[in-house]
Formats: sequence, structure tokens, C-alpha cells
Amino acid sequence: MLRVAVPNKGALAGPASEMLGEAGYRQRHEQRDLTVLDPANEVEFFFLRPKDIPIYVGSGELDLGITGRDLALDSGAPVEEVLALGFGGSTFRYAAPAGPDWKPADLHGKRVATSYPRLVRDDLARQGVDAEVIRLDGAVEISIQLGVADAIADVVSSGRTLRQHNLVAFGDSICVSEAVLVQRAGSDSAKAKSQLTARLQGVVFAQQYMMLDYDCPRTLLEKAVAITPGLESPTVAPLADPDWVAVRAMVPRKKVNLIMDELAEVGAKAVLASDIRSCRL
Ligand SMILES: Nc1ncnc2c1ncn2[C@@H]1O[C@H](COP(=O)(O)OP(=O)(O)OP(=O)(O)O)[C@@H](O)[C@H]1O
Ligand SMILES: O=P(O)(O)OC[C@H]1O[C@H](OP(=O)(O)OP(=O)(O)O)[C@H](O)[C@@H]1O
Ligand SMILES: [Mg+2]
Repeated sequence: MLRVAVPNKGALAGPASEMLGEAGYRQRHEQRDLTVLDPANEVEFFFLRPKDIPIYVGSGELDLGITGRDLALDSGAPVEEVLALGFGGSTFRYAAPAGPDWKPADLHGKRVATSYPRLVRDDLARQGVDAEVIRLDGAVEISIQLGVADAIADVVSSGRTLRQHNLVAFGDSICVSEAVLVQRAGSDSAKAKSQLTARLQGVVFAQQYMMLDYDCPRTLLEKAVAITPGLESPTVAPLADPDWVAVRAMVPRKKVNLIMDELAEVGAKAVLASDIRSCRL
């Protein structure tokens, strides 16, 4: 039985369960459930705090876990990334009160509040800055106002929380994070583990692509195929009208509107874009 850790609360919990559900795994119905058995797939899921997940996986008690890259790095646990999952994106930044232009070197001799002390200490050491790290559990943005810190280092997603507290991010991102699937560093890729990874990879990949279907005059096919080369090569099928063909190809989701504009310009008609739920390469 494969043992897999899933975030039970916070920003990563909903999307992680949705992705596992999409990949065909059983998920919990009750928020209070801390374990779910999926006998058909021979997997047991454990719903844990995302911060604790690298510790369970690093100890070898659990085989795989979903957590944030920033949390995995901060834990110092011996885990390695198996797959980046494309949700829960954030950056981890230094921030200080708006006004003077800060740079990381200005933190020398100052107090930096954070819930990610290892991540921050490692970065300060890398930059050769000697600052005091104040460890807080959350709501770090208010610590400067309350007089316990001069600057902070925290997760920035939309940037709204920083703005609300009149803080400005400075320096390069300490970490560019997203949800990741992790395993114990150096552990082998058992069959069950690769199967779960491949299924999740199928969902991650499907979310990055869309399927395009369109009709195209035979004479313009070469031009249209150059715009939608597909993964191997697009599917081209005859239509009842011998002068026209139907074309089907996967395209990157981010470019779908641009590609639809280009196809329309070339003379393609009835261009349809649809979501892909899962995909095996
Ligand atoms: N808007 C966001 N706010 C907080 N975390 C986010 C956001 N977007 C992505 N994340 C990621 O989610 C993870 C943090 O999850 P979570 O908020 O559950 O942890 P936590 O802050 O320690 O828990 P809690 O806030 O419940 O005490 C990190 O990997 C972080 O990068
Ligand atoms: O850039 P934004 O979109 O505003 O998001 C970032 C904020 O969200 C998180 O806080 P969370 O809600 O997890 O509370 P916490 O500080 O108590 O962990 C994070 O710690 C920041 O405060
Ligand atoms: Mg939080």
C-alpha cells in the first residue's frame, strides 16, 4: 500500500485534493477525516499540515507528499521534488516599510520576522548578511508595526497583504514556489509510486494544453499545420466536402487565443477549443 501525504488545510489543500480526484484517486468527503483508504488503487492518503509533510516524507514513514517548495526547503528535511504541480504559486520575498529604497545588504544588524526561519537564515548567509531572524507563526506583516522587527520575509501571492500594510518587497525572490510532489531524497521509484506520479503528470500536462478542432480548405492545410503542429503531428480527417478537411491538435493553453486568431486569418473555420482532463504522453 502506497502512503501519500496531502495538505489538510490552507492554500494547497483544495487544489491538491482536486488534482488527485482528477487523476482517479478517492478523496475525503469530510474535512475532519485525516486518512482515506483507496483500496482499488492501493493507496492510503494522510491529510496533514503542509508544513509537516516534508518531515513525514523525509523520515520515510510516508512514500510521497504534496507540499509547497518553500515549505520543503524551510523544513530542512531530506526530501526531493518528483513533480511540480502547477498550482499554489507564490514568491518568497523580503519586505520593509515603503519609503527608503531597501536592498538585502541593508538588513545587516536588523531584525527580520518570518515563519520560514531556515529559508531566511540560509539566504542571509548566502548573501553574507548578519541579521537577527525573529520566528513568528503567521500574520508576519504586522510585526514591524508592533515593534518586534525592522523587516519581514514572507510569502507573496497577489501582493495585497503587503500593500495593505504599506510594505514594499525588495531584493530578488528568495524562492519561487509552487505545490510539488516530494519523496524521501534518494529513495527508489517503486512501481506504485511511478504510477501515481504518471497520473498526476497527466493532469498537470492536460491543464497546460487545450484541444483545438477546426475545418480548413485543403489548399491551406500546410499553412494551418504550421500554426498547430500538435505533439507528434495533427490529426487530419476528410470532410464530406472534398475541398475541406478537419484538423485536430493540442496547443499550449497560454497561446490558445493567439493561435485561434492566426488560424482565422489563414482561412480556417469553426475553430473550437476544449479542455483536456488528463493526458498520457
Ligand atoms: N496566497 C497564499 N497565501 C499563503 N500561502 C500561499 C498562497 N499562495 C500559495 N501559497 C503556498 O501555500 C503554502 C502555505 O500553505 P498554508 O497557508 O496552508 O501554510 P501556513 O501559512 O503555514 O498555514 P496557516 O496559514 O493555515 O497557518 C506555501 O507553499 C505557499 O507558498
Ligand atoms: O500576497 P497575498 O495574496 O496577499 O498573500 C500573501 C499572504 O497570504 C499568506 O497569509 P495566510 O493567509 O496564510 O495567513 P498567515 O500569515 O497567518 O499564514 C501569506 O503569509 C501572506 O500574508
Ligand atoms: Mg498561511
